[in-house]
Amino acid sequence: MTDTPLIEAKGLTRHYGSRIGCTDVSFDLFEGEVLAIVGESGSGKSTLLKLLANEIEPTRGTVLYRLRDGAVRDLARLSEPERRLLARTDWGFVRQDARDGLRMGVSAGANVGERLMALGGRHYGRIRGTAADWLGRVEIDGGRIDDTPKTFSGGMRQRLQIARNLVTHPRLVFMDEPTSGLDVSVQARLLDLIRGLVADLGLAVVIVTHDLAVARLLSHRIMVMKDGRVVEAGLTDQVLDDPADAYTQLLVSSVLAA
Ligand SMILES: Nc1ncnc2c1ncn2[C@@H]1O[C@H](COP(=O)(O)OP(=O)(O)OP(=O)(O)O)[C@@H](O)[C@H]1O
Repeated sequence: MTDTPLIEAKGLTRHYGSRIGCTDVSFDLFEGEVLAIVGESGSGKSTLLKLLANEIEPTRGTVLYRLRDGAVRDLARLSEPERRLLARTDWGFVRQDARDGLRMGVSAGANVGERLMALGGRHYGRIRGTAADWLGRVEIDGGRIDDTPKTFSGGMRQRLQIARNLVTHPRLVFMDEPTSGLDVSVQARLLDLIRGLVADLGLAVVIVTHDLAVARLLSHRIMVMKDGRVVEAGLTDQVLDDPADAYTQLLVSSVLAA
């Protein structure tokens, strides 16, 4: 552990032509910390996540990232190979739609093993063994290892995405609405699994969700966004139990009333 943040976002702003994606977002994220970004549709959550994951470029502002060797780098100044290596080794990205995060036409085992091969793994037996182990960790029956995700339920697909992302032991995982669109009971099981793995592996996570219950269950800290801006940020329990901002109050009370 170190006092230097893993991520330091400063004045992050992204415009899409004349439309504002997000404006002037600054925060630190430390190793092992889970940060939830919440807010209504169109508030800029996904834009912010893509900026942090270096998938789109900021109009203004910077993201500093601390590498494993302790060096702090501006993401905008990484070379393309450095960027790719980071995405493969240090980061994971669990997408809302599993079809964007998995290869639907190849087996579950290959979906997990592929990430190891990308890191230079060549021993087929060992890769398959590790993939089988990870399928077990995300509660997918080992008998399904040769099946493609096309034959999986929504919950299984999300669990497979998680295995694919975590097999390389990233330090930071981005999650974009990982449980939305699933049945409530399936959601609860998935959240439980995510919570366990995040704690076991000491992962830092930035999770985008419109569901305050998900934020409550998983995150240490929360940022509430509205119209591209952060209107409130702090410890999750504190913000949700005693929101200071009028919009957060509305958000919290609308959930309680639902
Ligand atoms: N590729 C794009 N081109 C133009 N405008 C965009 C693009 N992506 C996002 N926006 C705009 O940026 C703003 C923020 O969108 P964003 O998708 O980040 O919000 P969100 O909070 O993630 O919404 P949702 O919960 O519906 O996914 C919106 O006004 C949206 O229309």
